[in-house]
Amino acid sequence: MSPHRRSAPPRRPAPAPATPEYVTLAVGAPAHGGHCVARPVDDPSGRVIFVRHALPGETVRAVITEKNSKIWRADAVEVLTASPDRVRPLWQDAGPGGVGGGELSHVALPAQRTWKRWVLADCLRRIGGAEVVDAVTALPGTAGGAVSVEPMPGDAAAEADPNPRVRERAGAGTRTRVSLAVTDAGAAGMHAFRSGTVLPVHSLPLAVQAIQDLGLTERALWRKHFRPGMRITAVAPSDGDPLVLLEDPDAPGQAPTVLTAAGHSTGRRRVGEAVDATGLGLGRLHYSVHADGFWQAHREAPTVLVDRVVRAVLAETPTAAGTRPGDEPLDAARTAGTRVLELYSGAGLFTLPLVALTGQVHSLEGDARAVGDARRTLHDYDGAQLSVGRVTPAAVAQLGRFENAGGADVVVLDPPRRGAGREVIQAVAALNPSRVVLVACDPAALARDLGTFLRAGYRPAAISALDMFPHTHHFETIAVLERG
Ligand SMILES: C[S@@+](CC[C@H](N)C(=O)[O-])C[C@H]1O[C@@H](n2cnc3c(N)ncnc32)[C@H](O)[C@@H]1O
Repeated sequence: MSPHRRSAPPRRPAPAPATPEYVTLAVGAPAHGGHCVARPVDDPSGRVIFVRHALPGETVRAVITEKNSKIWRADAVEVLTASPDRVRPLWQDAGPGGVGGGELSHVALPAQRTWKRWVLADCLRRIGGAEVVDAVTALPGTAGGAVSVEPMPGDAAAEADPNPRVRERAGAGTRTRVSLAVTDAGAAGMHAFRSGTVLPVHSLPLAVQAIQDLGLTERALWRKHFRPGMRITAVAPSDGDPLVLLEDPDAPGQAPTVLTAAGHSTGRRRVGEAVDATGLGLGRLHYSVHADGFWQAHREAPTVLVDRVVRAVLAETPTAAGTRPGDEPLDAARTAGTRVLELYSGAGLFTLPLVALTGQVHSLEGDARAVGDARRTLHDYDGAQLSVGRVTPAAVAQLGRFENAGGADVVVLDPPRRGAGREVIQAVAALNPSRVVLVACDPAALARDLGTFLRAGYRPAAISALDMFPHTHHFETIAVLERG
């Protein structure tokens, strides 16, 4: 259950030793990627081993899973001294030797967020450097670049629930998109961590209930549709019934077969998504998106991100915190006329509220189908100029100019995992917008991109981080930058 549906195919790691090799490890700090830095207990100055399924401060017996000249990896298989933050994992399939996508499910949720805060601060320090740490530290409540990672609202409510069974499952049942593969034996499965091997999965606890109820992992109904190597996507839209999409590995490029929850073939290709934008004064927003196209996967993510990003773009005082109790909706009379350039705009999640409040947005997105979806959703808005194409310095320079007006006032970037990169950021800075809003799903890319913005004359004015992918090592950050 990776955060973004179109994740890269698993890399092929160096093979693990043929005979299992065990080590006893003293586990240190978390590192980016879902593991901790550990060293052999009998050789504290010895080689660093990146261990999964462990917690800082623990002593574990681990099996080596990968060895190459640079990196050794291991999975903890026995806990000799347990951390107080260790809990019973809620997803056995993602345990040692299992599938990727649930690598923190042995960690109590508050400690998962501490882990992520630590990783973010570490990335800012190691990759961004002292200049980035100083700039982030200058913001309130972020000493040493330690930005708190906030729970999503529903997960926070579940964590505070008086019922221990609800508390135990906090952060689970939140994914509206799930990507699976079919095993050689014809069952629903997922890739083993860093491997091309598909392992069967027996439950999908991170998925929303509507996807769990499909019974993809256990009902015979689905088996007759599955062929080894097929890719399965389960989608539970906020406006409508779930769908199951099957992609035949032998027919690349062919449209997937789409099935209803009852396993019947359907011609539906798109789903309806609704976003609550009442905090912005916009009521409920409605989108039409391809079922297998990119859409934010945590059930609350579209609403929370729209609220935070749109306020980040248009609030007078820079904020990455979204609508707070007592905040007025945005005043459309003031925001109208703000020129917004939006890069990596997907199916128009932010474009719709931004154009509703400003009247003019230029957007750029590489996926033609997503832009087609955005055009459908935004057909009533003349002020939205939605372009298909790669985000390049030339495209930024061209789209950043507004007819009879000048350059963009605000640029929004929501790039894929690798970040926007130096050349694109320099092209954004050359437009001289007064504000930039950067949404990042990878802390290493965020640190790199923040460094580039600093050198181009922009400083962070607000930052927030959200635990949009509980039980995995992933999280999302929103940074607001201002000129000077
Ligand atoms: C993290 S998603 C964000 C989409 C949208 N903001 C949302 O929240 O739904 C990143 C988007 O960037 C697009 N993308 C990735 N690389 C790109 C590139 N080089 N040029 C243009 N678009 C790209 C992807 O197709 C994807 O829609």
